[in-house]
Amino acid sequence: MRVLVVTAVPAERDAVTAAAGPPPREVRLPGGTLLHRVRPGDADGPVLDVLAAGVGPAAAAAGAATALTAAAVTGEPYELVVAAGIAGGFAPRAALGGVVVSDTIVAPDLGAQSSDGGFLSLDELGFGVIEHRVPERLARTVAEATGGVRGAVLTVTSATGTAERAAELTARHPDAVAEGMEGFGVAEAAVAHRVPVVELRAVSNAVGPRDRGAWRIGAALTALTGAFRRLSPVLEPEVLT
Ligand SMILES: O=C(O)c1cccc(C(=O)CC[C@H]2O[C@@H](n3cnc4c(=O)[nH]cnc43)[C@H](O)[C@@H]2O)c1
Repeated sequence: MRVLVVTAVPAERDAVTAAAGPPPREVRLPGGTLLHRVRPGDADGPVLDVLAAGVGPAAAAAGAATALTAAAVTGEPYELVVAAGIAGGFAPRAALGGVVVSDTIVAPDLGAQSSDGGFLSLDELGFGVIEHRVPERLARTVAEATGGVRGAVLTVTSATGTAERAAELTARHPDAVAEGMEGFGVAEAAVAHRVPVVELRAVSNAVGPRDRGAWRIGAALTALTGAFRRLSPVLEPEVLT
Protein backbone atom coordinates (compact mmCIF):
# COMPACT_ATOMS: atom_id res chain seq x y z
CA MET A 1 0.00 0.00 0.00
CA ARG A 2 1.25 3.49 -0.87
CA VAL A 3 0.74 5.95 1.97
CA LEU A 4 1.34 9.72 2.10
CA VAL A 5 2.15 10.99 5.60
CA VAL A 6 2.00 14.77 6.08
CA THR A 7 3.52 16.47 9.13
CA ALA A 8 4.06 20.15 9.89
CA VAL A 9 7.75 20.32 10.86
CA PRO A 10 10.84 18.24 10.01
CA ALA A 11 11.15 16.96 13.63
CA GLU A 12 7.72 15.31 13.26
CA ARG A 13 8.63 13.94 9.82
CA ASP A 14 11.83 12.47 11.23
CA ALA A 15 9.92 10.88 14.12
CA VAL A 16 7.76 9.09 11.53
CA THR A 17 10.69 7.93 9.41
CA ALA A 18 12.52 6.75 12.55
CA ALA A 19 10.01 3.89 12.57
CA ALA A 20 11.63 2.59 9.38
CA GLY A 21 14.88 0.89 8.48
CA PRO A 22 17.21 2.23 5.80
CA PRO A 23 17.38 5.97 5.12
CA PRO A 24 14.89 7.08 2.48
CA ARG A 25 15.46 8.86 -0.80
CA GLU A 26 14.64 12.58 -0.96
CA VAL A 27 12.42 14.05 -3.67
CA ARG A 28 12.15 17.84 -3.98
CA LEU A 29 8.59 19.10 -4.50
CA PRO A 30 7.32 22.68 -4.58
CA GLY A 31 6.55 23.32 -0.90
CA GLY A 32 8.76 20.66 0.66
CA THR A 33 11.04 17.68 0.44
CA LEU A 34 9.37 14.30 0.33
CA LEU A 35 11.16 11.47 2.11
CA HIS A 36 10.35 8.81 -0.42
CA ARG A 37 9.57 5.13 -0.02
CA VAL A 38 10.06 4.63 3.70
CA ARG A 39 9.36 1.01 4.65
CA PRO A 40 8.63 0.62 8.36
CA GLY A 41 7.97 -3.13 8.06
CA ASP A 42 8.86 -6.00 5.74
CA ALA A 43 8.92 -5.92 1.94
CA ASP A 44 5.19 -6.70 1.75
CA GLY A 45 4.27 -3.87 4.13
CA PRO A 46 3.19 -0.33 3.35
CA VAL A 47 5.46 2.15 1.62
CA LEU A 48 5.39 5.60 3.18
CA ASP A 49 6.22 8.93 1.57
CA VAL A 50 6.63 11.49 4.36
CA LEU A 51 6.35 15.26 3.84
CA ALA A 52 6.92 18.11 6.29
CA ALA A 53 4.61 20.61 4.61
CA GLY A 54 4.76 23.48 7.10
CA VAL A 55 2.66 24.75 9.98
CA GLY A 56 -1.03 25.52 9.56
CA PRO A 57 -3.86 24.20 7.40
CA ALA A 58 -3.00 26.21 4.28
CA ALA A 59 0.61 24.94 4.07
CA ALA A 60 -0.62 21.44 4.86
CA ALA A 61 -3.26 21.52 2.14
CA ALA A 62 -0.83 22.91 -0.44
CA GLY A 63 1.85 20.34 0.38
CA ALA A 64 -0.55 17.40 0.50
CA ALA A 65 -2.24 18.41 -2.77
CA THR A 66 1.12 18.76 -4.52
CA ALA A 67 2.28 15.32 -3.37
CA LEU A 68 -1.06 13.69 -4.22
CA THR A 69 -1.10 15.22 -7.69
CA ALA A 70 2.54 14.32 -8.40
CA ALA A 71 1.85 10.71 -7.43
CA ALA A 72 -1.35 10.54 -9.45
CA VAL A 73 0.16 11.91 -12.66
CA THR A 74 3.10 9.52 -12.46
CA GLY A 75 0.67 6.60 -12.24
CA GLU A 76 1.44 5.66 -8.62
CA PRO A 77 -1.42 7.23 -6.65
CA TYR A 78 -1.57 7.03 -2.88
CA GLU A 79 -4.17 4.76 -1.30
CA LEU A 80 -4.13 6.40 2.13
CA VAL A 81 -3.19 9.80 3.58
CA VAL A 82 -2.16 10.21 7.24
CA ALA A 83 -1.96 13.65 8.87
CA ALA A 84 0.58 13.16 11.65
CA GLY A 85 2.45 15.07 14.30
CA ILE A 86 2.27 16.27 17.85
CA ALA A 87 -0.85 17.81 19.39
CA GLY A 88 -2.50 19.48 22.29
CA GLY A 89 -4.68 16.96 24.12
CA PHE A 90 -8.04 17.65 25.76
CA ALA A 91 -7.83 16.42 29.37
CA PRO A 92 -8.80 13.99 30.73
CA ARG A 93 -9.35 12.04 27.52
CA ALA A 94 -5.90 12.52 25.98
CA ALA A 95 -2.88 12.24 28.26
CA LEU A 96 0.61 13.68 27.68
CA GLY A 97 2.68 11.21 25.69
CA GLY A 98 -0.44 9.36 24.56
CA VAL A 99 -1.68 8.93 21.00
CA VAL A 100 -4.93 10.19 19.47
CA VAL A 101 -6.69 8.97 16.33
CA SER A 102 -9.35 10.93 14.47
CA ASP A 103 -12.90 9.69 14.02
CA THR A 104 -13.46 13.08 12.45
CA ILE A 105 -11.13 15.83 11.33
CA VAL A 106 -12.77 19.14 12.18
CA ALA A 107 -12.16 22.82 11.40
CA PRO A 108 -13.96 24.37 14.39
CA ASP A 109 -13.47 28.00 13.32
CA LEU A 110 -14.56 27.76 9.70
CA GLY A 111 -17.66 29.92 9.60
CA ALA A 112 -18.89 33.25 10.87
CA GLN A 113 -19.59 34.86 14.20
CA SER A 114 -23.24 35.73 14.70
CA SER A 115 -24.22 39.17 16.01
CA ASP A 116 -25.16 37.68 19.42
CA GLY A 117 -21.60 36.33 19.85
CA GLY A 118 -22.51 32.83 18.74
CA PHE A 119 -20.97 30.87 15.86
CA LEU A 120 -22.37 29.78 12.51
CA SER A 121 -20.35 27.01 10.92
CA LEU A 122 -19.64 26.85 7.20
CA ASP A 123 -22.13 24.01 6.75
CA GLU A 124 -24.83 25.99 8.60
CA LEU A 125 -24.09 28.87 6.23
CA GLY A 126 -24.40 26.50 3.26
CA PHE A 127 -20.89 27.05 1.91
CA GLY A 128 -19.18 23.73 2.57
CA VAL A 129 -18.19 21.41 5.39
CA ILE A 130 -16.19 21.78 8.59
CA GLU A 131 -15.75 18.08 9.19
CA HIS A 132 -14.37 15.04 7.38
CA ARG A 133 -15.35 11.64 8.76
CA VAL A 134 -12.73 8.88 8.77
CA PRO A 135 -13.93 5.49 7.50
CA GLU A 136 -14.97 3.49 10.59
CA ARG A 137 -12.77 0.48 10.01
CA LEU A 138 -9.75 2.64 9.29
CA ALA A 139 -10.17 4.68 12.51
CA ARG A 140 -10.76 1.51 14.57
CA THR A 141 -7.77 -0.32 13.10
CA VAL A 142 -5.40 2.61 13.59
CA ALA A 143 -6.61 3.16 17.18
CA GLU A 144 -6.33 -0.53 18.10
CA ALA A 145 -2.85 -0.85 16.61
CA THR A 146 -1.46 2.30 18.23
CA GLY A 147 -3.40 2.28 21.51
CA GLY A 148 -4.74 5.68 20.48
CA VAL A 149 -7.76 7.44 21.93
CA ARG A 150 -10.42 8.00 19.29
CA GLY A 151 -12.42 11.19 18.81
CA ALA A 152 -12.58 14.45 16.90
CA VAL A 153 -9.21 16.04 16.18
CA LEU A 154 -9.65 19.77 15.74
CA THR A 155 -7.63 21.92 13.34
CA VAL A 156 -7.12 25.40 14.77
CA THR A 157 -5.18 28.31 13.32
CA SER A 158 -4.15 29.62 16.75
CA ALA A 159 -3.12 27.12 19.41
CA THR A 160 -5.43 27.40 22.39
CA GLY A 161 -3.96 29.50 25.21
CA THR A 162 -6.76 29.95 27.75
CA ALA A 163 -9.16 27.77 29.73
CA GLU A 164 -12.05 29.79 28.25
CA ARG A 165 -11.08 28.95 24.68
CA ALA A 166 -10.62 25.28 25.59
CA ALA A 167 -14.11 25.26 27.14
CA GLU A 168 -15.58 26.95 24.05
CA LEU A 169 -14.09 24.29 21.79
CA THR A 170 -15.26 21.36 23.92
CA ALA A 171 -18.74 22.90 24.23
CA ARG A 172 -18.99 22.95 20.43
CA HIS A 173 -17.17 19.61 19.98
CA PRO A 174 -17.70 17.44 23.07
CA ASP A 175 -16.03 14.50 21.32
CA ALA A 176 -12.75 16.42 20.79
CA VAL A 177 -9.64 14.57 21.95
CA ALA A 178 -6.96 16.88 20.57
CA GLU A 179 -6.12 19.95 18.54
CA GLY A 180 -3.45 20.44 15.92
CA MET A 181 -2.98 22.96 13.14
CA GLU A 182 -2.89 20.96 9.91
CA GLY A 183 -5.31 18.01 9.81
CA PHE A 184 -8.23 19.69 8.07
CA GLY A 185 -5.96 21.05 5.34
CA VAL A 186 -4.51 17.60 4.70
CA ALA A 187 -8.02 16.14 4.72
CA GLU A 188 -9.31 18.67 2.17
CA ALA A 189 -6.56 17.64 -0.24
CA ALA A 190 -7.14 13.93 0.36
CA VAL A 191 -10.90 14.25 -0.10
CA ALA A 192 -10.39 16.19 -3.35
CA HIS A 193 -8.30 13.23 -4.57
CA ARG A 194 -10.84 10.71 -3.20
CA VAL A 195 -8.22 9.12 -0.97
CA PRO A 196 -9.12 8.03 2.60
CA VAL A 197 -7.53 10.11 5.35
CA VAL A 198 -6.89 9.70 9.07
CA GLU A 199 -5.12 11.92 11.61
CA LEU A 200 -2.66 10.35 14.05
CA ARG A 201 -0.99 12.53 16.67
CA ALA A 202 0.97 12.17 19.88
CA VAL A 203 0.12 14.54 22.71
CA SER A 204 2.87 17.00 23.68
CA ASN A 205 0.81 19.36 25.85
CA ALA A 206 -2.60 19.88 27.36
CA VAL A 207 -5.08 22.19 25.61
CA GLY A 208 -5.63 25.09 27.98
CA PRO A 209 -3.70 27.97 29.56
CA ARG A 210 -0.47 28.42 27.61
CA ASP A 211 2.56 26.97 29.41
CA ARG A 212 5.24 26.27 26.79
CA GLY A 213 7.64 25.02 29.47
CA ALA A 214 5.26 22.14 30.20
CA TRP A 215 5.27 20.86 26.60
CA ARG A 216 6.81 17.38 26.38
CA ILE A 217 7.83 17.44 22.73
CA GLY A 218 10.53 14.77 23.01
CA ALA A 219 8.16 12.30 24.66
CA ALA A 220 5.51 13.03 22.05
CA LEU A 221 7.92 12.52 19.15
CA THR A 222 9.04 9.21 20.67
CA ALA A 223 5.40 8.19 21.03
CA LEU A 224 4.81 9.13 17.38
CA THR A 225 7.65 6.84 16.26
CA GLY A 226 6.20 4.00 18.35
CA ALA A 227 2.75 4.56 16.90
CA PHE A 228 4.05 4.26 13.31
CA ARG A 229 6.01 1.11 14.21
CA ARG A 230 2.83 -0.50 15.51
CA LEU A 231 0.68 0.85 12.71
CA SER A 232 2.52 -0.36 9.62
CA PRO A 233 1.86 -4.13 10.07
CA VAL A 234 -1.91 -3.55 10.07
CA LEU A 235 -2.06 -1.26 7.03
CA GLU A 236 -3.74 -3.56 4.53
CA PRO A 237 -6.07 -2.43 1.70
CA GLU A 238 -9.15 -3.89 3.45
CA VAL A 239 -8.83 -1.45 6.39
CA LEU A 240 -9.55 1.52 4.14
CA THR A 241 -13.34 1.08 4.26
O1 LIG B 1 10.43 22.84 19.25
C1 LIG B 1 10.55 21.70 18.79
O2 LIG B 1 11.54 20.98 18.93
C2 LIG B 1 9.41 21.14 18.06
C3 LIG B 1 9.50 19.85 17.57
C4 LIG B 1 8.42 19.31 16.90
C5 LIG B 1 7.27 20.08 16.74
C6 LIG B 1 7.23 21.36 17.25
C7 LIG B 1 6.04 22.19 17.09
O3 LIG B 1 5.88 23.24 17.69
C8 LIG B 1 5.05 21.68 16.18
C9 LIG B 1 3.88 22.57 16.07
C10 LIG B 1 2.77 21.70 15.65
O4 LIG B 1 2.33 20.96 16.74
C11 LIG B 1 0.95 20.90 16.77
N1 LIG B 1 0.54 21.29 18.11
C12 LIG B 1 1.13 20.86 19.24
N2 LIG B 1 0.48 21.30 20.31
C13 LIG B 1 -0.56 22.03 19.86
C14 LIG B 1 -1.62 22.74 20.53
O5 LIG B 1 -1.76 22.77 21.76
N3 LIG B 1 -2.50 23.38 19.73
C15 LIG B 1 -2.40 23.35 18.38
N4 LIG B 1 -1.42 22.68 17.73
C16 LIG B 1 -0.52 22.02 18.47
C17 LIG B 1 0.47 21.77 15.62
O6 LIG B 1 -0.02 20.93 14.63
C18 LIG B 1 1.68 22.53 15.15
O7 LIG B 1 1.85 22.56 13.80
C19 LIG B 1 8.29 21.91 17.90
